[in-house]
Amino acid sequence: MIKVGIIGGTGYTGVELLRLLAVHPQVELRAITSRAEAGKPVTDLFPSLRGHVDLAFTAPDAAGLEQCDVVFSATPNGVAMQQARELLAAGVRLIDLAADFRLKDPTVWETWYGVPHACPELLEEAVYGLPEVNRQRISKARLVANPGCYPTSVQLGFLPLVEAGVVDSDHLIADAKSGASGAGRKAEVHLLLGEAADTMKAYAVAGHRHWPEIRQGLEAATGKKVGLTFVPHLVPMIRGIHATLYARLTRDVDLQGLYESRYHDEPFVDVMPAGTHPETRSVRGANTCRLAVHRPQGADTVVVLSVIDNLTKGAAGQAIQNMNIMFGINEATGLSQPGLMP
Ligand SMILES: NC(=O)C1=CN([C@@H]2O[C@H](COP(=O)(O)OP(=O)(O)OC[C@H]3O[C@@H](n4cnc5c(N)ncnc54)[C@H](OP(=O)(O)O)[C@@H]3O)[C@@H](O)[C@H]2O)C=CC1
Ligand SMILES: CC(=O)N[C@@H](CCC(=O)OP(=O)(O)O)C(=O)O
Repeated sequence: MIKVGIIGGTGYTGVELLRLLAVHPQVELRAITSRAEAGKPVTDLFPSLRGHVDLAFTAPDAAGLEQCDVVFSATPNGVAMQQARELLAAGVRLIDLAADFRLKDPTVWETWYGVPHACPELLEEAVYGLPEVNRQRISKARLVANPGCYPTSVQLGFLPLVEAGVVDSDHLIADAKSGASGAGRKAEVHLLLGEAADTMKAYAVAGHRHWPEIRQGLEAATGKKVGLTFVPHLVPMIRGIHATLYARLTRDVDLQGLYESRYHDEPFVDVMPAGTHPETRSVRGANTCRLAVHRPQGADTVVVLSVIDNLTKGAAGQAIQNMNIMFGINEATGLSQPGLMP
């Protein structure tokens, strides 16, 4: 059994990790931390886990995390980098759901996250945890940087096009919509029912911190600079991301064949039939990215539709997929749930 600890067990990605890990056949949950709820049974906060999780929250420094085989850090940006050295030195493997180890350049990190990086020497070693790109490196990693939610949906959507070099990669456009759980469980005015329901708006148009992360991934795939316009929106739903991606074709290509062959062996990327329209509820609670590719009016613009659940393939599910790869077990173990419709 893999001994697992979770730092940040009261947040939305924390409870999603618990939902999935509680029924994972090869996992023993050892510790779940919270500073605010230390001492309280997990099921007091999350009755959905009654009968599945028999632990109480523990303060992070009393949780015995160094006894675990792997720790998931489901904490705000900037927390995991304070603890990474110590955990790795104790022989624990670390999967960070935040952004601390995603960007390779510490100056880019500081520009977008506003604080100097606490352990830049680990950035080189950290493996970006997008299995569809880095599976081999993840299998040997001590430290995995789990991708952001928008970057997962946008990169999986664009990768077949930029890898094949069939689009103008100077002018990629990603128009993405997220449900409110993408912002986490903390109390914020713009997430109140009266502010976020029955309305929709774009935000961070001038620059969102996922922009450098997406560019870094696409540039690694193409080996050259990529031009990207990325516009996120908050929409009145709880879970889900819908990314609509646009690129100009530079060559005629069988788009459906390209996507089907790129993702043929991928357990968690589903290429839908040509001309279809995936919807977020089809992946709700599932570790799946569902894609469809279009070429409207047969013109030279390709439109890719990419949907994920931000908490599952966009965070906790993908983190567990990474854990499965790191520990050499079937990658799909514990992750076979279909989406929850309606
Ligand atoms: N929500 C989403 O869809 C996605 C989130 N992410 C990333 O995953 C991480 C977690 O997100 P999410 O679950 O939404 O966040 P939440 O705000 O919902 O939860 C954060 C958790 O971290 C704990 N925490 C906060 N500060 C500290 C600290 N200094 N030390 C230890 N624990 C701390 C909190 O509990 P307590 O204060 O009691 O300790 C809480 O359990 C974030 O970095 C987020 O950016 C990534 C992809 C998608
Ligand atoms: C709707 C909403 O607010 N979404 C969040 C996504 C945050 C996230 O999950 O990303 P990181 O892991 O990189 O912090 C946002 O735009 O900030």
